[in-house]
Amino acid sequence: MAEALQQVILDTLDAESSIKDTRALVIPGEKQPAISNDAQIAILGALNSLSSRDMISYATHEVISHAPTPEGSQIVEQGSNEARVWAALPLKGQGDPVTPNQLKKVVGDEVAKVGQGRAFKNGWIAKEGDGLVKLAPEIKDVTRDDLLEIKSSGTLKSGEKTLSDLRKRKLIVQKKGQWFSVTKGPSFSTSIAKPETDLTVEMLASGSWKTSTFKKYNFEAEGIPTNGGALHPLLKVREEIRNIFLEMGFAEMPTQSFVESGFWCFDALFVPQQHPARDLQDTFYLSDPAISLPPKKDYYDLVSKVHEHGGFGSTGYRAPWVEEESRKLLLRTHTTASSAHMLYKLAAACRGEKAPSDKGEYTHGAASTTGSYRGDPAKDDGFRPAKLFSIDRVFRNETMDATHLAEFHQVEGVVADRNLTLADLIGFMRVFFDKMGIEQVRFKPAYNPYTEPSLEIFAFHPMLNRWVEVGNSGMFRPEMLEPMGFPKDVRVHGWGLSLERPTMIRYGINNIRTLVGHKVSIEGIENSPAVRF
Ligand SMILES: N[C@@H](Cc1ccccc1)C(=O)O
Repeated sequence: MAEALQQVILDTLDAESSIKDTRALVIPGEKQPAISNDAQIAILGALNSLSSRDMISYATHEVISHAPTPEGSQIVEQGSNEARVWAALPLKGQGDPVTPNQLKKVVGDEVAKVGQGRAFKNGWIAKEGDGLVKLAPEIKDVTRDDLLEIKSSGTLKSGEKTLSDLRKRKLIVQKKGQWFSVTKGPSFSTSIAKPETDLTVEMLASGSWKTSTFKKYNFEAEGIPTNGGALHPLLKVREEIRNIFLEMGFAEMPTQSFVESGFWCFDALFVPQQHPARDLQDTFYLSDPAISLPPKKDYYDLVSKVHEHGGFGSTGYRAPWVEEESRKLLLRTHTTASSAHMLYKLAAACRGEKAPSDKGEYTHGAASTTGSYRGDPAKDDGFRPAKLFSIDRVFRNETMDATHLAEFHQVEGVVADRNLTLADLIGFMRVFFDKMGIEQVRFKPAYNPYTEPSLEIFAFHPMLNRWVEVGNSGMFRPEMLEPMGFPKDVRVHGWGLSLERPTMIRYGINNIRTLVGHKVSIEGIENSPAVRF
């Protein structure tokens, strides 16, 4: 077929010296000229093959053509709705009128509904008693005739108005099409000699290579795409942020426990037991098992006491403490739950327990939990400064929309040292965000139950030309740190941001579902460029 088509093109060129419009060609095996898009695509294949051998050259022309929709095609086959209604009725005076219900049974609900209106309007049918009869003994089904003409020619001679009418009725669609004009090329001939693809020993020996034609190299051909794994954009951005933390001397905290207790997610952080964040509407609670093992008693007692009655210079919340609330298992709502675990470990030596060794404690990097004390050894209270970070998943019972999911990733940095100030926190964040390529940041006072003071972080978004919130931060409260055993002069500050927000900004994505979930395009993931901050 492909060769027969090439032959038709060559023969036509030979007879007429050029082909002005390939839509006039008749493809072998067809009766009609090659008007349809599919036919022109087949012709294009033949033209490419011939032009690669310089036998012809061609130019491409674009046209807008029309084709029936599935509904339109049905009308081509069965007639328009109004014609089908008309056909189902007896001629006035020649039989019993058909009731609307009978009509529905014959032609179907949809056809009866749509067709009646038009048939009335055309004056084809009329009411008689409770039923319907046809007035006209003959009709001309214009819609069907028009669709037939469009199907075979791609357009209508009667013009644009009817075309746009049919488009509005969703009976036809517009399609972009192509056709071609063809002229002879430098190697034109009416016989298709199959070009040689290889130079063989035999050709050299017989000398036939001198007269053979060889297939040209196709330098435009693309190689076969290679299959391979690809990192998700979130993982690429995570790696970049991880590198920023590591080069700033932070160690990565282990964060594999998605399930936490109310105690570690909230109580240890001095989040009141009545806080709305702990509500069912905001937090996913586990049903099986629903209750965690108890935390260490001495620490638990200190935490419950500071909540209910105060201590460490605080008046506490003065609200009843409910152990059950503390023991509930839940999906962690923030990675600060992991930070609380790590800070409690960091304070071990201050409590007179054995300090954890750096070995195996961190996923990446090392923190100075076990370094020696640089001051007067007699005053060593066991505290060692630490810079810690984590990037992992958290869960919130959110209504999902274009920018919110029930699970996302948090990036969190925590710094513990003696006598840190708010200026140190701001300084750290400025360096951190600067390394992420966010040069302009602003801070706004905010409220967190576990930090005082707290700051929201805003970054200037040059594309959106406005300030957007990028994170939250603060200095952890003594009500949280002192029950853990930290000396009074130790300050711990932290900041958190989502991983999704910078990733979406970086990749110019404005719907989170493009990035996460079942609507993600694998191809989009594979083709997403690398990120360098
Ligand atoms: N946990 C906070 C972020 C944060 C971390 C550390 C200190 C202060 C705030 C959040 O979920 O938004």
